[in-house]
Amino acid sequence: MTKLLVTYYSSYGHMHKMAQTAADSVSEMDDYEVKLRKIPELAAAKEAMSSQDAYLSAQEKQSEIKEVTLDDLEWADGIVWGIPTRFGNMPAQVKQFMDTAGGLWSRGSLEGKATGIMSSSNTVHGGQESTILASLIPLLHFGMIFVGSPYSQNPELMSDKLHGGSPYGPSTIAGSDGSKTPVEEDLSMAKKLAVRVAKVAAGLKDVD
Ligand SMILES: Cc1cc2nc3c(=O)[nH]c(=O)nc-3n(C[C@H](O)[C@H](O)[C@H](O)COP(=O)(O)O)c2cc1C
Repeated sequence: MTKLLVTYYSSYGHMHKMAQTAADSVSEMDDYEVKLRKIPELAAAKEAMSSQDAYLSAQEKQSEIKEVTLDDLEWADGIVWGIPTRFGNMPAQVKQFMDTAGGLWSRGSLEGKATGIMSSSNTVHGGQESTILASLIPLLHFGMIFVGSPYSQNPELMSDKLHGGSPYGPSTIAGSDGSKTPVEEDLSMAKKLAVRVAKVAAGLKDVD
């Protein structure tokens, strides 16, 4: 049994939708076990956004999803991350969680695990690609093996329609007011990344 963790942070539900779709796609496959986990909210962010209906509604929809722990990272053979853009980089929530993984880093516990990253931003050029690339840096420090979204498996990358996604990984455009939801192309790429990370994880199990 190969174990896949899909973990994400989502203020307004876009990454939640992409992560849920990614997790469901591998849940349907034989010989794979999947966990979907959210990255804990920070108290300051919760307070700052507590008057926003869109935030409160998105948090309510995620209330049944368990928070990720370091044990979940250790449990997994492969990890898919859902990381929305904050000024072209990862949110503090994700950085804070990754920064608690020093013990796993020092023991090499994450080395050799497959990993892929999904993202979202409000605008088309608001930093989806830079967020994925910047988020890869700590994952490489952990010794993880990066899995992207190649052109041959993702014809969406050559489409002229407006949607997210790059060879670095799936993404979605939330819109300047956050009201757009992930489109079919975004969800399709999310599914394929999760399947690819899961399959690479299965093949890498004995690699250091
Ligand atoms: C502090 C902050 C910084 C943000 N920075 C950017 C940005 O640089 N570019 C952009 O397009 N969107 C930016 N956004 C919008 C978020 O990326 C967007 O709300 C998020 O991708 C939606 O995903 P979610 O619904 O899963 O939270 C920012 C949002 C916040 C709260």
